[in-house]
Amino acid sequence: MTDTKNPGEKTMGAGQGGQGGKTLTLKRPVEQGVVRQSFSHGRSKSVVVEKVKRRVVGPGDKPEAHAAPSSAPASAQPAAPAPRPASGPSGRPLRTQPSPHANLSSPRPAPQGPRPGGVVLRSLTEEEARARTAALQDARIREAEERKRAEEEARRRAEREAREKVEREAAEARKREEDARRAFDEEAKRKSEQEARKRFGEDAAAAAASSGAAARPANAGAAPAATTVGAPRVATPRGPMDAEEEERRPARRGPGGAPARPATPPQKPTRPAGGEKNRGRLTLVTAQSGEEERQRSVASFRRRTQRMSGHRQVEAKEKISREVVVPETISIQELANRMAERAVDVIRLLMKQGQMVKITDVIDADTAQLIAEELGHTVRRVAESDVEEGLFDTPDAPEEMEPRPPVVTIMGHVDHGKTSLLDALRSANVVSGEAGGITQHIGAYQVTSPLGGKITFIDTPGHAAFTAMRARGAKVTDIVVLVVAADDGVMPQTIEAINHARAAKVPLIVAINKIDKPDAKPERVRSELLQYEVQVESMGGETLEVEVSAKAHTNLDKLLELISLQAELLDLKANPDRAAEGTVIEAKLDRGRGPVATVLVERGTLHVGDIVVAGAEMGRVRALISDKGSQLGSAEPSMPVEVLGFNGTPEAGDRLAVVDNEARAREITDYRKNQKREKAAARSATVRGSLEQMMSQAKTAGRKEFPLIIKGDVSGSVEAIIASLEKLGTDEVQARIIHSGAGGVNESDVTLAETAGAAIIAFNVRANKEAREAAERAGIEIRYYNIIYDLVDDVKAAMGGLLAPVNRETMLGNAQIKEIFNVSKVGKVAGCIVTDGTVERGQHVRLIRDNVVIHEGKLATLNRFKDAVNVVQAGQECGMSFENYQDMRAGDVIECYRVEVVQRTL
Ligand SMILES: Nc1nc2c(ncn2[C@@H]2O[C@H](COP(=O)(O)OP(=O)(O)OP(=O)(O)O)[C@@H](O)[C@H]2O)c(=O)[nH]1
Repeated sequence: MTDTKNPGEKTMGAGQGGQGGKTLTLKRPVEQGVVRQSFSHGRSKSVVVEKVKRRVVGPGDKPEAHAAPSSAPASAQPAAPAPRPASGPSGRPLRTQPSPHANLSSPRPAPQGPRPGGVVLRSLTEEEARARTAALQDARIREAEERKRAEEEARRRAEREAREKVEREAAEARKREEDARRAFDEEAKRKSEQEARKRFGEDAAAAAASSGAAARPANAGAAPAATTVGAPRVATPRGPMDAEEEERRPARRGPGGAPARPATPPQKPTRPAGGEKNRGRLTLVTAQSGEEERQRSVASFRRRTQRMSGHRQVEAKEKISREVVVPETISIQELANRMAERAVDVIRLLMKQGQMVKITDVIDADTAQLIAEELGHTVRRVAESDVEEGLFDTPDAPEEMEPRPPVVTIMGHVDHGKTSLLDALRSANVVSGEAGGITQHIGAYQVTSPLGGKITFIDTPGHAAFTAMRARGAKVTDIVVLVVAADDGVMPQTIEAINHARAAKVPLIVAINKIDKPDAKPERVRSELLQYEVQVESMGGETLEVEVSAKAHTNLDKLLELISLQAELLDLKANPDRAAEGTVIEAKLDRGRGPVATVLVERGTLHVGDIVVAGAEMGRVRALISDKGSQLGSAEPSMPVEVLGFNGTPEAGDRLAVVDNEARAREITDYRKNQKREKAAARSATVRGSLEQMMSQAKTAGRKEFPLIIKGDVSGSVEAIIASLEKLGTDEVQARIIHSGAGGVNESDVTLAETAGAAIIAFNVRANKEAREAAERAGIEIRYYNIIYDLVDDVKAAMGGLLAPVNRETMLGNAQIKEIFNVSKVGKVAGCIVTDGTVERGQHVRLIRDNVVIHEGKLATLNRFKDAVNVVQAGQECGMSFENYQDMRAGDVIECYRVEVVQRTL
């Protein structure tokens, strides 16, 4: 009874002339299919379903609508199953109305007449008709529901089949992949074991060969798995999480689902013997692609090999032994740098030894040596002074040298006109058209030579300053101009100046000054100089000379020309393209600008922003100011400039150097400060210890010291004061300068004075309020001066007070003993005659016998003719008795003298 034709296809039965001669068969339109019923717990069952198409007649349908079914002969109709009595709306069974179910499963009974429907309808009562209509509607709804249900069922079945197919394929793919993975794991394990054996030197060649051979089949085996699993992976609508879940929990899959994995849990891949690291997270990609997994492993293996060989290189690097220069103290950072090690490693080592340090901490040389040796380096210990190594006087290549202006110092005897000459040269130069005009006193200045080029003059005349600078290692002067007054000739300080210049191997130019004076005798000066081995040109020598008048501005240009000529002979050169070096000519503490140092650049070029060191002070150059008062960006060799930016005031004569960084600057200044402190401590320390020291102590035991603190406006003047005061010293008393410096008197000066019992001398500076109050409290006197001579005189007087007073004898007269008398109650009395001078009562006497002093004492009584008198003149006779002395004899000479206690001065 099944029909494979489409429901819409019609087959006509025979005898239907009107239908084109086609065979007329009576077939029910049947739909047939297999429905898979699902039950709980995953059970399912296939059921064959047939569906018979039903004719639906609505209440509004015309009788013609029934024509087609009614055209089928009634005889051909199979026996329909007995119609189920239909229930009317009232619940009462309908008599002739076939049930809607009957309509579905079998055709309705054929009508008897040509319009059977009409007949039936006509025979129906109204109530029956209504019931019928309702039944028909009911049947239609049910039919629609049925159809829908069948369609739904078919769709679900198709989906399920598709899913089952996909699952089946996926399961197969997984199985293949699982096999491939297991094979690969086995391979990896074997490989790593071989690798481990190879690493430990066991049969390296054999292991390598087998490893290579083993890797190839693994690759080949994995390839098809990867290709087959590609398609289902795309088609499967599951998310990666599902797959992952599935991978992790295969046992949880229900029996209804296709078992994707074997019932037994998959064998866990064993780890390789070599302790191989985790080979990454299991993701969908890694789970499904054995190839990717394999590639990653190979890559990671390569990386690991590289890492291992890299470590070996690092180890080799660490073994580079360096010679580490270790000063007396060094910071952790610096030590690490010098060893080319990490500072953390140094800190770790120190921590192991129980020392908690920071990177900036400073350790001593012993500790530094321990660390360096621990890290496999050798150590070269150097003295602290080595921090200055390479700071100055590093040689320059000859081709880098360029001509530079000469630096000139003027020397001569007091009042021979040094200052006047300097002023004259400067002002004349300004008048002669120097751009800028106003010059300021910065301790040095430049003038333009008539021959072109510049000449630098150091404006601190006097050989004392010159020598003070030389004593500090500064050799700034190229040429010395020796000023000799034509009216005065060579004087002691002229000779000193000649000696100083000669010691410094600096050529002289003699300037015979004051030639405007009527009593000027320049020729005498020339010949006097010969005595001191200074042979001027006009006397056939080599020393340049010029007659000048500072007052009348005579021959000043000639002097400048001579200087230029001398400079040419000297061939003065310096490399301007290097870090600057120079010398501090003057330094002071300026109220507004802070510490200001006049620096003469000797080599290189000093720039604004450079980090400089001078003496125990450092700083970053904030500004450079020329002698004309203009701001400069840089200063070239032989140029005097005021340098602003120092942290403290350096001292005149300090050498200045530009350093690379602040750390280096600090290292140098710290070292120098230490040195300074040590020197000061050594100066004030009491001498003790060795025998020699004890002897020298005994020698100087009687020497008195006059402690002083000297503060001045500029370091040059302070130095001058110190030099003058040191000259005042004698074997008995000596000025001891506890502290000196440029700047005002501050509280710390007062504290120092209090502890040392020193006096404070302020030259051209004042004490601040705190210092004044502190001095008042401590009872310290601060003496202010603005003239050096007054200062020196006062100190001289004060120091004189420390000298022990002396007894000065004044001879009064002599007497000769003629006779000795014994007087009761008085004792022996000498009868004398005063031979010269006078004899006075109460004065000192000496008893001289045969030119030998046998007694010194005082006269007890002096009488003349029994009367006591005060004075006895020469030629008169008198009686004398001595205090506590009786052994006089006739013929002895009595010397009478007066003793005065006199306070000595220096
Ligand atoms: N007639 C005359 N007098 C001069 C000349 N040069 C300097 N004087 C005078 O000499 C005196 C001393 O001059 P200074 O320039 O102070 O001499 P100085 O060598 O610097 O003296 P100190 O600073 O004390 O060492 C002053 O009174 C000047 O006026 C000159 O060329 N002719």
